[in-house]
Amino acid sequence: MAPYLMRVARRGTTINNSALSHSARFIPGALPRGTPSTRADVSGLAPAPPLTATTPLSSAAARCAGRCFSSITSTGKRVGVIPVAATAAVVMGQLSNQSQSQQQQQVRNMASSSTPSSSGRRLNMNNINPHVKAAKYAVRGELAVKSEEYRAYLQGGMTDLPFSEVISANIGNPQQLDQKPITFFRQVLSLLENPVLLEKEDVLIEHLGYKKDVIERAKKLLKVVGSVGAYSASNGVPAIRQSIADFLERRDGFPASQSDIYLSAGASSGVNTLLHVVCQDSNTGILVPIPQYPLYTASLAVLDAHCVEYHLDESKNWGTDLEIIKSSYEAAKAKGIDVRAIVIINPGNPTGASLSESDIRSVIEFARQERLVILADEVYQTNVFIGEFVSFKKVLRTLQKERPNDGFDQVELASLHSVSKGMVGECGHRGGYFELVNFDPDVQQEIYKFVSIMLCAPVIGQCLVDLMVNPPRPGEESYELYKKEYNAIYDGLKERATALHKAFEQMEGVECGSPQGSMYLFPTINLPEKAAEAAKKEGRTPDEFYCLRLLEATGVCVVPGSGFGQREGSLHFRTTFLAPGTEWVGSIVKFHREFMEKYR
Ligand SMILES: Cc1ncc(COP(=O)(O)O)c(C=O)c1O
Repeated sequence: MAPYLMRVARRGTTINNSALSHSARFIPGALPRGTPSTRADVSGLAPAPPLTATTPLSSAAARCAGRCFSSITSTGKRVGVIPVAATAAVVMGQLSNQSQSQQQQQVRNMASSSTPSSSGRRLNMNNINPHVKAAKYAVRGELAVKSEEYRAYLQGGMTDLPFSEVISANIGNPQQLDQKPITFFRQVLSLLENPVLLEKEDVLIEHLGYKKDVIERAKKLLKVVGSVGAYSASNGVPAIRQSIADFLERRDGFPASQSDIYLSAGASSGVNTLLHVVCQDSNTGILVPIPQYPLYTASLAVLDAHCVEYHLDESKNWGTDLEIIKSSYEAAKAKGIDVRAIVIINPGNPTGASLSESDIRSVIEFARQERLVILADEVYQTNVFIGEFVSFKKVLRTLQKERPNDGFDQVELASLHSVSKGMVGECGHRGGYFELVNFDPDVQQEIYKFVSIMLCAPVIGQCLVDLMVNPPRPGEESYELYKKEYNAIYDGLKERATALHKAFEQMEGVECGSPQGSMYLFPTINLPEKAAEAAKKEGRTPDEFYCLRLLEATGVCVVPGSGFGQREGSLHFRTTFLAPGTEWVGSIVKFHREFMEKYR
């Protein structure tokens, strides 16, 4: 089918024809006969040997050697098997040494041939969309699956593991760990969910400690939302978009328009929307920082577009180096890739690094010269310990003002924010938004259409966005408590980051820059040669091997650096610093010492 191309005058953005037509561009084929049907096959890993219904996990774990995909109930019984193929995609994702373009080619080859299915079901691993199979998402990969099994096993009362608790340091999920929801937010949400409570204001105030401003805020939101159980406008409740625009204006000192704001189900759905529209076909390339949050590589894999990697500079505490970006860009261009956007994660995940204003200026200048759309992922904008957060919008508008005739008004910027991170930490509520700056109105119409296909972002999440951008102000009744809770969360995160960093500093072969922001540390680990050999025997990368042994020994779940991308020859892991207490940090230190001794 010939692609329908819609060239947008002046800005040079060509948008995805499938997003325009509502039809899927890609028709999946099937694997050629003899092609390994699961990533486990490719990697040479066999499925876990069958366990008996009562096999305890400790012995199972030894037998499975980290490849245990069984489901274990709260009573510690194995009840089924998570299909190897499903988890194996993740396994292989972490193991593969192929470049992304080699993998993409392999997937295209798989897609272009077809083999009839021999199974009774219409769908099997050989005929579903191969781009979905190609996507990797280590943050919720094999180690996370295994850690959940351990958790269920412990909850079932079993005591034969070397740890009594699982610490999920693999994902920035604040309330799964210790972070308490901010009272003001939850009180307002409770009234939105159950407006009948507003008929008993005296009970709310006298018995439940609700303040009057909570009640007022709930009433105000209900007035504009109607019911949180109803769909809203596709791009979000207009009054909430106005609230966000006001916040952006206060934050950046430049006007913002509610018509350029799109509420989303977390930032992830915003990224999904934007990438769908930006990616025209499989020749599209998007510059993505490495290491990165794997949402970007995974989404580009699903869209069958090129991820053009640019490395962050670890020697400069993971700084963004324009020369490196330029050389990646030129190399991709030389291969004929249509590079049309650059992703910046600021502050970074997994690195925590914030871009300085001058770095942001350089990136915008480069985007102007090369006509690149900027996708600024700013979900960690309040998680900053070193330096300060400066938004791309503010710098872009400043450049437009300083140099009005230099074409900055043609630089397209989409910036994203979310209720998931920061001191809000309400990732389960799936609230977020993106703002479009300097986009062609026709393209914006298509973006509107795209979001409308999913109807709207969760309305309760939209309300939470409103509360995040418009929290209690000084003088309002809820302000003191809000500020106290907010500061306690911020200080707690900083303290934990510092304590963890201090522990890393004591560990042999571990190097880690000072905590800068976001929710993670991303230390380098220099492992002995023998550990690398042992990893190879298991068909694993050394960082994956290390993280797996750490989980098995301590119950602490972290993510191998290979899940985020790392320079060849370097090894890392990512851990959040959200978990409370110091015991788990001590257990990492002890494990590391023993690991180094064992493989020295
Ligand atoms: C950099 C970055 N962007 C986006 C997201 C997705 O956040 P949300 O929960 O808002 O979808 C995350 C989640 O960890 C993230 O780290």
